[in-house]
Amino acid sequence: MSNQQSLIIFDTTLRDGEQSPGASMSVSEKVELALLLENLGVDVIEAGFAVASAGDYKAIEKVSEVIQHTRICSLARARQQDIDLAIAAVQKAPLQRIHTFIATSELHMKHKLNMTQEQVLDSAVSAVRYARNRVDDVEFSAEDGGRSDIDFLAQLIEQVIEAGASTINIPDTVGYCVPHSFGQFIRQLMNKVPNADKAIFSVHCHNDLGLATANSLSAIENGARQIECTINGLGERAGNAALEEVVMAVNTRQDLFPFTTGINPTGLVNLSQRVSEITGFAVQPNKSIVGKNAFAHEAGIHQDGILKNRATYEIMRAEDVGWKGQQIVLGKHSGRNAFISHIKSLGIDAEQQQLEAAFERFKQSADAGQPLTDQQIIQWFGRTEEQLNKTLNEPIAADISA
Ligand SMILES: CC(=O)SCCNC(=O)CCNC(=O)[C@H](O)C(C)(C)COP(=O)(O)OP(=O)(O)OC[C@H]1O[C@@H](n2cnc3c(N)ncnc32)[C@H](O)[C@@H]1OP(=O)(O)O
Ligand SMILES: CC(C)C(=O)C(=O)O
Repeated sequence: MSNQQSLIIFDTTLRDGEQSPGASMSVSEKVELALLLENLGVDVIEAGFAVASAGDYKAIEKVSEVIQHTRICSLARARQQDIDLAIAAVQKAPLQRIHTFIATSELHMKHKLNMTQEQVLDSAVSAVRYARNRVDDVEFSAEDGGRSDIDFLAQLIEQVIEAGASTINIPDTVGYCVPHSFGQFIRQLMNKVPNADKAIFSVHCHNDLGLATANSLSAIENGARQIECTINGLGERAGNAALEEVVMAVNTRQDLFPFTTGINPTGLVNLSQRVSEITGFAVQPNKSIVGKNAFAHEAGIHQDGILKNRATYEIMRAEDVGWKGQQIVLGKHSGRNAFISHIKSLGIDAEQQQLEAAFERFKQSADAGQPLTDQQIIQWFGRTEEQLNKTLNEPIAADISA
């Protein structure tokens, strides 16, 4: 766990993801997703918050029975009753973690918890010690950490590490932080905690300003070695850092983030689609990595570049994240090269003049907003589907995977 060259991917789709209004999952759905997450290679699955409901408890228990190689975690407030339930729920998991938390910002301590700094510090330390006396792996989160006083936070963290926490998570609970200063905050905090080297520092970023992934990456640059995230960025309010974004940013920019993760990215699209089907939360077409347009090209200049060399407009390979291949979609922005290449891919060998005429006709239809099918196009050339022996797409989209 303490290999500084690897990043720990902590998935909380089943806990924070489920806190998204309307995203509740049944026990069997959680088990199915947990199996997919294990297969994907995440290091920790936060399966739920045991005290939340009988159903959540049952789901954590069931996930703990089924998952053999991934650490299973339950959230717990800094209260013995929560921790006892969390421990009972993960009891059957071969690898267990208890994740206890309490808020550390002035705002939350004063107006939500009605507690002083001293009381919060005592609760945090007692909770960690209580949990650590019962399980080997305890994570502590300082809720609203990103808006907490850094000196108080450092003092508290020093003591919770002393009490046995081996992971210290600093959440940007309300998505208020911005990348540069959040990264600096993590670095300064680690420098202020004398026993920081005894724990893995982690972040859990929310997306209220659309910065959850950027903040997570900035934290990695500044010492964080665990990232808490969810599939599709599902989560409370605007969601959490999206697992697929964090992992692919690290994989794609190894020059900046020279770390490994255990994730097999070819499982990302399938998992994203299952999460979407189960929760009913559609994935927006332009969502990075897993949106249906993430590897689709309609613009002629881009299509021309892609056909000549994929690297011109693609920083990752669609196949590497689980798509069949990238798509050239023919539409009003397409150019001759993509159109003609598509005609040729259908098996049509025509004179240049005929191709030009077909291109003009295609462009007019596309401009008029009349979607064309391959069937129509092959008719222009006097061919039938049977003659070409091809399965034709509708609307026109060419899968040009290698
Ligand atoms: C930032 C996060 O995502 S934190 C996780 C948030 N997730 C959830 O809240 C989902 C699950 N929650 C629930 O099912 C319920 O809120 C429960 C079971 C946890 C608690 O339910 P209730 O006992 O009815 O309390 P309620 O939710 O109304 O209030 C929360 C209580 O916990 C206290 N509390 C909040 N956080 C903590 C903490 N980390 N440690 C100790 N106490 C805490 C609050 O001060 C409040 O105490 P009070 O009742 O003495 O005023
Ligand atoms: C409990 C913590 C990790 C959390 O979900 C948050 O602060 O957003």
